[in-house]
Amino acid sequence: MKSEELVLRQQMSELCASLFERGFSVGTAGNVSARLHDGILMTPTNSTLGDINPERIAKIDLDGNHVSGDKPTKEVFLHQAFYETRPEAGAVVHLHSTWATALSCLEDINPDDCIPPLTPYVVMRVGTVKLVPYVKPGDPKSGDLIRELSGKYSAVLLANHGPVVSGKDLFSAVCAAEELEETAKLLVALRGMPTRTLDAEQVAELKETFGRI
Ligand SMILES: O=C(O)[C@@H](O)C(=O)COP(=O)(O)O
Ligand SMILES: [Zn+2]
Repeated sequence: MKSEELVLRQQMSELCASLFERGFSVGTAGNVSARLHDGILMTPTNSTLGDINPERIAKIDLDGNHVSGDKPTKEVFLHQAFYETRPEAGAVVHLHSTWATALSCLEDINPDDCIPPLTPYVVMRVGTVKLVPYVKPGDPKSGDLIRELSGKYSAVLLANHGPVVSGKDLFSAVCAAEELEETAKLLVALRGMPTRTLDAEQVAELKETFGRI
């Protein structure tokens, strides 16, 4: 096995454990993937992010065949669709983190902008977040729904399910998933209070300074 893959397997195990230990994932909820030059590493289905054995992480090849490790997450289609539509994406993180999942269940959420620009950092790290209609976990239709977005969003909320966040690499995707969760918490805390968001000019300035998410 090439050292690129060994390093990524170890990093995935450590970052998943960190997410679990800090309560971003409980039980066997959530899944994480990272792109290699010859395929994609994915956390195994029904595994706890708190205890991912680097050697048992699933690998699929560029054609989507399972080539090593345990059986991949049932959300393989969801992850693949992010990589297909976002060539810059090096990793994808799906969580059931409490506050983002709470937002995903609200009836009056704006489906085109689930996480308004409350702070600069959420604009810089997450960008605009789209609501993706509900399908059952593991449904291949989740891949179709992501492909329909044509790579426009680095992060989405799966309705009544939870967030999915991509990043240029694994560390960035994990940080963005954490930022989304913390902003979702702020949004719920501020519900019902008159709230000032960043205006269009301020958001444009951030995008110009820090680039496309
Ligand atoms: O919600 C689900 O069932 C999945 O989206 C999930 O989070 C865990 O599934 P596996 O990765 O297949 O364990
Ligand atoms: Zn899930």
